[in-house]
Amino acid sequence: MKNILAPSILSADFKILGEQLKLTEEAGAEYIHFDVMDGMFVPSISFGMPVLASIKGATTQTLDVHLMVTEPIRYVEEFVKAGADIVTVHYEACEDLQATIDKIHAAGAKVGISIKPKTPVDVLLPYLDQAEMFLIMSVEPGFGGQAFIPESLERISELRNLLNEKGLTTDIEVDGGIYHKNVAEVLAAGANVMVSGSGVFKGDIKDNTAKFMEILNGNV
Ligand SMILES: O=C(CO)[C@@H](O)[C@H](O)COP(=O)(O)O
Ligand SMILES: [Fe+2]
Repeated sequence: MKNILAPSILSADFKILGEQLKLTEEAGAEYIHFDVMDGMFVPSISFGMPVLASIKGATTQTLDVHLMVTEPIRYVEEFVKAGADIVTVHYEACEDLQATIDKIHAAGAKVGISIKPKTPVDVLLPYLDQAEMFLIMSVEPGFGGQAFIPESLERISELRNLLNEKGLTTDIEVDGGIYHKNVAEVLAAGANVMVSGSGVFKGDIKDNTAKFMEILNGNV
């Protein structure tokens, strides 16, 4: 499993988004995390397919699309067409998660399955061998800049153990409140894909990204 940084553009400056993506790419961030909020599954509304399609042309980074959307099955094909490489849906948002997983795979993208902080990890048991990534939310979804919920560390370890028991090396992504100061413990708990919005885009983007990469590459 590779350790990967996924900067969340929710905290980026949209008038110079292309330049900011380049800075993260040059400093080693392999993914771009794209938070879609529908105003129903979460209180906020963010951005959708046209913005994704425009980002697709601006970077070669993997587009990691986090759908905080009720019944995301309705939009899977459109997001893949707009450039999504990974489509992550919420367990809590899908009436038929199996059909949603199948639709993402049929559209040609990788599947991510996410759970909110209060959802028990074992709801994922029936799906362990069906996703390329699991996303443990370490804040309540809906906004950037929130504080990391410490209990998330145990949840990450629990999921990593469940995957290990099945001989699976699936990616575990963690999202919310990740900064230089706590990323090492998130890594040690068993996650390997780190989302960070404020930790990357607030301040010097290139330095912030480079410092994350040093920690993720084990050089600190
Ligand atoms: O999905 C979400 C929030 O719902 C995230 O991707 C945030 O955008 C992460 O932001 P920071 O906590 O790193 O500022
Ligand atoms: Fe996210």
